[in-house]
Amino acid sequence: MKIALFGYGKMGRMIDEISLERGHQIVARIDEKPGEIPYGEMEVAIDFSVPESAVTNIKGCLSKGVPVISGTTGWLERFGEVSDHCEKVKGAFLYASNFSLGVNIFFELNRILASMVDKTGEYEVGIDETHHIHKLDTPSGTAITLAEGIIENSGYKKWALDKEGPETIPIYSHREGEVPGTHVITYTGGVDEIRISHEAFSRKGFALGAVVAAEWILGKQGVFSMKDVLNLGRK
Ligand SMILES: NC(=O)C1=CN([C@@H]2O[C@H](COP(=O)(O)OP(=O)(O)OC[C@H]3O[C@@H](n4cnc5c(N)ncnc54)[C@H](O)[C@@H]3O)[C@@H](O)[C@H]2O)C=CC1
Ligand SMILES: O=C(O)C1=N[C@H](C(=O)O)C[C@H](O)C1
Repeated sequence: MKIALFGYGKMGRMIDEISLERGHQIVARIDEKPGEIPYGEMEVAIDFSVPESAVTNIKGCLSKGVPVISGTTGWLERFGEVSDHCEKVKGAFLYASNFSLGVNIFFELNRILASMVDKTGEYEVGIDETHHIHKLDTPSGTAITLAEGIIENSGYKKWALDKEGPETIPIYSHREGEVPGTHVITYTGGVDEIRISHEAFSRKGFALGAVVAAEWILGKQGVFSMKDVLNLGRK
């Protein structure tokens, strides 16, 4: 598969390595100040860049008929615009706030736990996320997806950075050293506490998931998520 990388930072470099291990070819490594982009040479584009450039990069590829995998976080207020564009040009687009298999299992577990706990009315939820000091966006995209999963399965109505009120999920963001990504969901009650967590040991899981998604999207049309790629349904 001929892959173009948009964003050649920490993730772009890791995806490069894993793509080559899986027998793919990198036909473009596009970073800041892209210049001429060789759309004709690429079969699929993978964007792990910066919030300000993600929409331009994604729409540019879709307009040229190139399917796009996007992992960049911090631009999601424009998700509707991008998916409308994808439908309009009959393209293929997949976004995930987190591509790792473990986090996608964690997303499902979070939804089930939220709906069970909600029935008791005994616990208050909080989300903690810890990442490296270079991260540009707060809170993490993964924490937002987790909060959305709780909102869809409980009486919570929205999320906010820090504590706001009974219908708001507080997200506490921590930036420490080189932490690849840790997410903890805590339900605190009067007599006990329930906690689930996911800790990435490196960026390898994110990168592998993005390459698997790129392999999966070839030949497809539409707007997809990792749920379409991974078969995580319950029996
Ligand atoms: N969905 C997921 O599983 C994951 C998502 N991420 C997200 O991916 C993004 C990138 O993360 P990192 O690689 O750690 O950041 P990074 O800062 O190491 O790399 C970003 C790169 O984008 C480049 N860039 C700037 N303007 C650009 C443009 N116009 N076109 C293309 N590239 C441009 C920068 O020069 C930099 O090299 C972040 O938004 C991060 O939150 C990170 C890890 C996993
Ligand atoms: O910036 C990162 O590093 C990460 N970003 C993603 C996010 O915002 O959730 C995914 C992962 O946690 C690492």
